[in-house]
Amino acid sequence: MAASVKNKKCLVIGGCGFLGRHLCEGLLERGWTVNVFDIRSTFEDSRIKFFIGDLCKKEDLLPALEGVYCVFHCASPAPLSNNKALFYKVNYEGTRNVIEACKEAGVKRMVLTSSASVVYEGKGIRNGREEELPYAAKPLDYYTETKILQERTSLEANSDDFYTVAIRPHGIFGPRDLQLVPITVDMARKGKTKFIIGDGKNVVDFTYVGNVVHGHILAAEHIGPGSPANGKAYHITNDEPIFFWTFMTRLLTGLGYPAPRIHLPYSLLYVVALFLQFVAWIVSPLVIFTPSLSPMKVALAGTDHFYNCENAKRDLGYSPVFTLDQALKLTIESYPEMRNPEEKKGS
Ligand SMILES: NC(=O)C1=CN([C@@H]2O[C@H](COP(=O)(O)OP(=O)(O)OC[C@H]3O[C@@H](n4cnc5c(N)ncnc54)[C@H](O)[C@@H]3O)[C@@H](O)[C@H]2O)C=CC1
Ligand SMILES: CC(C)CCC[C@@H](C)[C@H]1CC[C@H]2C3=C(CC[C@]12C)[C@@]1(C)CCC(=O)[C@@H](C)[C@@H]1CC3
Repeated sequence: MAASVKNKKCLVIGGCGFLGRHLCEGLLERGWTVNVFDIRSTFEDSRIKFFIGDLCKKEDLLPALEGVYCVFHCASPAPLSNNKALFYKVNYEGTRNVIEACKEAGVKRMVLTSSASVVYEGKGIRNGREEELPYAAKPLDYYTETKILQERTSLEANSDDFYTVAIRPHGIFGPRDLQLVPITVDMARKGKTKFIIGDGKNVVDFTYVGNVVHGHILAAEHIGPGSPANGKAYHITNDEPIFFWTFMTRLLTGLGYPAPRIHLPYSLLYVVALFLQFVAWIVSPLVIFTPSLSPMKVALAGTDHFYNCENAKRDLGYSPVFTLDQALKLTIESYPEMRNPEEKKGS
């Protein structure tokens, strides 16, 4: 049964990010008192108390944790940045620090934003259930490797004195997204979205940010004494698996760019991505460069990866609030600056 949280205070670690800011807005709407902890400042809101600091430093965290009922930990370095040292420092060591600081401050609940990628290693996943999918034995990138460590550490910390739960979203998109839409538009403006990787029939989940927020808040309201959610991980999706390239086509054409149409062999692209990764590793002592074509991106664009969220429906009372049609419309409308400038000239 969901606990009453009217006027309960929470701390959103990573609250100045894409998901974090939407989470703050959702929590405020639900009557929570919201503190934000982040290493940077990206917005102002008179209803929120902001604490600027590094989650790797306990002395920075402790003042932000005073009187907090629940921590939402959704901080991470940018998933596609490929900075191994930073990923380990923030996602693994930093999360251990968050847990220690929570316990020292007497905080009783933590909702971790994990990732569906923790079980993904480039092989197809179709309607994957949490209890059937082990952590990836060979993660495709450092981000995934450290998200596994982060989730495992967080769930192992669960106890009757400190309830934890992990939310595994997949492919979050929506207004103010910093990755999916901007990267896709950047590729389109460089003429790199003519191509379809593979046969174009791989089925995936994309999750609207409003649904991810809803899942997080339900998780916070449900963990506690005797809850089946304590110490568990939950897939939170839009519950509408879609062909990856249909989603990309709808996003691109919705923003005035042409649809991808030339098929390229998946295995060829994957080998090219592996070669580029090897070259980047060889030259890394001299120069750091991150190839735009990575094995992870190629695998995500060319294989099935969609997940079952029945457990979240059963234990958290989750169901998507926004459909994919509504989500794509809201997202496309929120990015006038991302529209194809050539489209206006042609109209
Ligand atoms: N964007 C996506 O498609 C998905 C994201 N996720 C997870 O959702 C969470 C949020 O992701 P986004 O909002 O997309 O990322 P984001 O980069 O927009 O937000 C992350 C926030 O964490 C903060 N942060 C990073 N290092 C910090 C540190 N040392 N101390 C304090 N704050 C720090 C950043 O300043 C940023 O504001 C992450 O944990 C990510 O792994 C999971 C699945 C999909
Ligand atoms: C036309 C182009 C091939 C489009 C490229 C789109 C990509 C930039 C995105 C498609 C799937 C996205 C994705 C993530 C980042 C952006 C994409 C690769 C994540 C890796 C972000 C972090 C996570 O936790 C994963 C679950 C996401 C998986 C999907």
